[in-house]
Amino acid sequence: MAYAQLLSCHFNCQNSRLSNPVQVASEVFRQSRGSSFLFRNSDTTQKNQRRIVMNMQEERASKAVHDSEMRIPHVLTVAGSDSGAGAGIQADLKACAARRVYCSTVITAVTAQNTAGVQGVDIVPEEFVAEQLQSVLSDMHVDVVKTGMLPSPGIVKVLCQSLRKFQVRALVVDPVMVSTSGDILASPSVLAGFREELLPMADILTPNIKEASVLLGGVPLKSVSDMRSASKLIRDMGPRNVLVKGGDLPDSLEAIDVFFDGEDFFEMHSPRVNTRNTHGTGCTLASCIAAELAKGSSMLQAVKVAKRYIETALDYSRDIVIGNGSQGPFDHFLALKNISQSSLRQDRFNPNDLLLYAVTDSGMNRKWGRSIADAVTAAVEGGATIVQLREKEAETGDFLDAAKICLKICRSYGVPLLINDRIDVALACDADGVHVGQSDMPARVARTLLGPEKIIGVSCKTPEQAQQAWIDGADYIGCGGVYPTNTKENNRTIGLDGLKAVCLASKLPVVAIGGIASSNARSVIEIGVPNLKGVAVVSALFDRECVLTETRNLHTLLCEAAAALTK
Ligand SMILES: Nc1ncnc2c1ncn2[C@@H]1O[C@H](COP(=O)(O)OP(=O)(O)O)[C@@H](O)[C@H]1O
Ligand SMILES: Cc1ncc(COP(=O)(O)O)c(N)n1
Ligand SMILES: [Mg+2]
Repeated sequence: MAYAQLLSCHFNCQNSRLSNPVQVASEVFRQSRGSSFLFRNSDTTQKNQRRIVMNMQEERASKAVHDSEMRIPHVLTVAGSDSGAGAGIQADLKACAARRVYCSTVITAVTAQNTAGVQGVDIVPEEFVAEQLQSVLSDMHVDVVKTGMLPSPGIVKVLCQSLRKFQVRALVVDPVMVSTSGDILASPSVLAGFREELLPMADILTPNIKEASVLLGGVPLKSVSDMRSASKLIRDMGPRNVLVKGGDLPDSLEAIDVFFDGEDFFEMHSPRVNTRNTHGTGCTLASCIAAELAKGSSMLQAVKVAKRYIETALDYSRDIVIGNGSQGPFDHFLALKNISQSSLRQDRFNPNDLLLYAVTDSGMNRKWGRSIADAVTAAVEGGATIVQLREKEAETGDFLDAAKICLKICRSYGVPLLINDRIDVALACDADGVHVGQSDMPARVARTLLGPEKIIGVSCKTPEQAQQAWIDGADYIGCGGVYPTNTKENNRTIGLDGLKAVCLASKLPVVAIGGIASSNARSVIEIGVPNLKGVAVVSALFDRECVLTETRNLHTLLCEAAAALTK
């Protein structure tokens, strides 16, 4: 079995939630064995030969699994050193470490720099930049390259040569030209190299307003609408995606960045944090995007996580004092101050987890005489891929106790647990996230309270609400009631058409809810919109005699319906 096949079957195992390495290895063996059945020999020698081949395959499979299990995501930053350690290489190292990604470094310049500005720049000779690139790329498996200060045309050239020689998964280019303090970090002569060689290789380019203006020959950018036009024009220079950063947009109460992927524009809004500590935000944002890409995120998701990380870090560090100048650094390791088990998980949210979304109901548990622990255990054992704890009547203390018990159960199965509505309960037990309705705590506020790592879902009935959910930083949408239901009073039914309209209005993954059971789940999945990822159910699992059997049956049905769509 080819190495690529082994990796792909390892990937399939990961997708199918076999998170335990032993399970993964045995699944790889099972799949790799499949290919050895091609031998149709009967005599003993041939049987022995087959055994030897199978042993070799198992050894190779085991090594492939071991290597890919042990390899951690890796970003190489090609940038300048900042002696004050707020920006440049130092910011990149801190950002990657905070995002739990390995970071190697190729240094292009050494700057004498502090919170007052840049006092000196010493450019590393291009031959030595080339030597550093060769050392790292010839030895280490780099997933993503991120570039910052590229101070001379010769350095741009040797970088492009290395990128052609050693292919990586993605290239993030932060076209550093002027520091926040106004000091020049790259001579205008690098622009030709950018345009001709580097930008066409970039998966994303992240200019700030001044840099976007320089790239466009000096056109001033004064508004979000100017940023949109600029992102489109800059994309024509070759990068697959463009993020024009609006940290320095004058007179704005928000920090707005504009993302353009060649088809759609996305405005990334966050409140402008009132702080002097913004030195290094650009470098950190680009490194964080690179780190998320290295972990396997899509570009849009990587940008959203990075933006949220900056916002949270700036807010956390707004009052820290380092240096006497006007531009202070911020604290990248905010997460370590509140380290939690869930923030150490490799993937905070996988949209495929929405496939079979079990929502608990205390009334139904009472009716059938089962504890919340029994109900949740049966659901996850039966194949529920995510669980939401919904306790509308419970006292806070009881809710928290139930949440802690359910969290333990869900963690042991590797299934995320969300809390309905109660951000305080989610924080207190360190659940994986929350689900909020339109009249609950707004998603934007929930995000500020929960930080960038937690999962946030929002109930939406209309395309407008779906768009708002995305702007507010939600991770998924719960859309319904698709069919009439007894679980929720006065809940307008939107039907399959309403569901489709919401799905089409958003890039967020969607889970359908409301009156869904084995009898109609297939018709829901069959609307065939790519971002409809699954169904959420209450009565169909919990208002039944055997939760385990019902969950198993519905899980099988959903897997079949989803597989039929991809054929
Ligand atoms: N005061 C602030 N509050 C919130 N976000 C900010 C603030 N300043 C910058 N940002 C964000 O930091 C990132 C870097 O932006 P910017 O400062 O424009 O780039 P650069 O550091 O390259 O000049 C962007 O996502 C921007 O929106
Ligand atoms: C070595 C180096 N690289 C990049 C920047 C830009 O960072 P910022 O725009 O936040 O000042 C910098 N000041 N120094
Ligand atoms: Mg800045």
